[in-house]
Amino acid sequence: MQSERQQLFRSLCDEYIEMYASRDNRLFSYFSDNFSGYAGSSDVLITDKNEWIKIIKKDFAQVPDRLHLDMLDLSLQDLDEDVFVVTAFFHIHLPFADDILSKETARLVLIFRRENNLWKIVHSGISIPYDLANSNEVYPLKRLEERNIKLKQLVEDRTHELAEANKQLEILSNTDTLTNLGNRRLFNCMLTNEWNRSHRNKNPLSLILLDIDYFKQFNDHYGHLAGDACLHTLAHCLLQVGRRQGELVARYGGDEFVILLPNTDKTTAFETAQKIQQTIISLAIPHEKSPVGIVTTSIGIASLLQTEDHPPEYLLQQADAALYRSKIAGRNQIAEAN
Ligand SMILES: Nc1nc2c(ncn2[C@@H]2O[C@H](COP(=O)(O)OP(=O)(O)OP(=O)(O)O)[C@@H](O)[C@H]2O)c(=O)[nH]1
Repeated sequence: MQSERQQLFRSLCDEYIEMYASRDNRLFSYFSDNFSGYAGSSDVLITDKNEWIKIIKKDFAQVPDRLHLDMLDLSLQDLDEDVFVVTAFFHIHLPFADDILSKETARLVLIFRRENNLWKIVHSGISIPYDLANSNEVYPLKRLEERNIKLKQLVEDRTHELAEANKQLEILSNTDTLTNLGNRRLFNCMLTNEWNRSHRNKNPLSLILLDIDYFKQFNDHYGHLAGDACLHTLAHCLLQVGRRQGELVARYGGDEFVILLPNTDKTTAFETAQKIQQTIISLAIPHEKSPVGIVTTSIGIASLLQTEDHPPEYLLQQADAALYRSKIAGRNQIAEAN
């Protein structure tokens, strides 16, 4: 429990702080005739009470409205019968928006001495982490303004950088690194979107699923680097032939590719598949281990009329089943879903 004396110190300190915060001229009466003090973060010791009062008046004129002092910590040292010291740590909230000073910790040291039965302040040292002396300001408002602008700019720059980085990350997470096509993640997402759209608009939606024939043997015979180059060439070819406005070409995984064809019926999807197949054949990429001597592909096609009530995955299952049938039918074939 606090002693009466401690309570007295505390209330003196509270009074002082309240007068300072409310910009109350009665504050001046607190200072001893033998006062000395440091203003702001200035290292010039003021030893003249009247000079000190002028500084406080300047402070009050600069910020006439009430401040809010948010006390973080306060210590009272009872040094002698007639002397005590207060050390207070606080944030100063100016009566206008300020991102800096309100977050910096100020430290105030006050030495009270009893003179003729009245407690007077004989020393004050407030430390705000700014050099105030140059601009002759008690609060570095100009610098605060400049720093606020710089900080805001910095925040804007960082936000922009972050948005860019997120965009890049989004692109990366949707891209197949070998072929630069969209990956399975992007395809799955687009399939749902396009399925919903075609459902709303009552448009057909088609899907071409394509798999390289005897690709294992290709890798085994020519090596994996040649296999990579082949995947790359086919990806490029699919982009050229298979993509019109709104269509998506993606690498579904391994040696499988998908082409999503919004607003496209079965017949048009089949024609596109034929064009793709022919273009790949015309590339004539040598494949000694294939019965036809060049790289060929097997293709499965599925189309949904939006009068049918199936989930998006159904389209993929149907195309996969068709692809399987084109494989067992001898490869280098196009099969449509039943
Ligand atoms: N070079 C290379 N090969 C890959 C890559 N991803 C998957 N593969 C290979 O693709 C081959 C696919 O083989 P399978 O699924 O057996 O198919 P396939 O040999 O084409 O046989 P069919 O499809 O039945 O004609 C495997 O040997 C995988 O190692 C890749 O990124 N680069």
